[in-house]
Amino acid sequence: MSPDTKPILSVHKLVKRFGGFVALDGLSFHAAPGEVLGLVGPNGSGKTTAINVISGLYAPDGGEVAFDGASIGGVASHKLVHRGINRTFQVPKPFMSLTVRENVRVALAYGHIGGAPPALDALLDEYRLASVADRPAADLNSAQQKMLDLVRALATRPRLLLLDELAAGLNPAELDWIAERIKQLAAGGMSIIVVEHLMGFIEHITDRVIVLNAGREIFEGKLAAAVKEPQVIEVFLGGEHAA
Ligand SMILES: Nc1ncnc2c1ncn2[C@@H]1O[C@H](COP(=O)(O)OP(=O)(O)OP(=O)(O)O)[C@@H](O)[C@H]1O
Repeated sequence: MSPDTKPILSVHKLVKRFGGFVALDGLSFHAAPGEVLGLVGPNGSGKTTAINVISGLYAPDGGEVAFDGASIGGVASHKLVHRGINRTFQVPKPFMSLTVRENVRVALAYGHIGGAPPALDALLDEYRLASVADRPAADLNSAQQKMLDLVRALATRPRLLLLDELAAGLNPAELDWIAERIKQLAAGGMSIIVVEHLMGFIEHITDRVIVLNAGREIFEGKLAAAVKEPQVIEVFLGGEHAA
């Protein structure tokens, strides 16, 4: 982020507990408009929990989340959608009995207040769902369900988009294609946070990564630099590769 770019999202000393277990233990980071930021780390390091707190699914137990200069910690998801934050899920949850088109129509009606809504057919076309537009969501394969989940989020016109393992299960050609789409969205000014295990994909699309371990950031910077950090190697690759 250049010094004159104000972050659209600031996370400061965020804490989330589940009973006695501390899933986020003072996590801090920021994201700028137009930036693709990767959240990476081993299983259970708190990546999805961070997305769940930022998107309003969980209230934080401590710390601050600020979006566009306003504190949003504990604000419900549906209100955050209106303010311009939306997300996808590891396991998409469309309205299964509604058609693809109907699912997107609901999201269009529900979206961020302000700005012209995107054209439904153009969105379906762009994300390769036009041929299944009138089929129930339940009929879609897993890659198509992921695209519907993404389109549903995009239909609400987010300024901050949180992608939770969108790439998992996509084939190499689909990965290249969706990587280009994500980069184009960011080039249009959207801030995008990507949780992903596929490091090639992360390297290709992100400007920066935050590496998490046990609910804390242990590295912030380029992925190429992260993979040379002994602490990152230790936690991320299981220790046996550490110098
Ligand atoms: N609702 C919940 N109730 C209890 N524990 C939870 C809950 N959600 C997450 N956790 C725990 O918090 C920790 C962090 O989970 P989280 O899903 O955020 O990790 P992650 O980094 O996204 O992992 P993965 O890469 O496997 O998706 C894990 O130990 C998980 O079991």
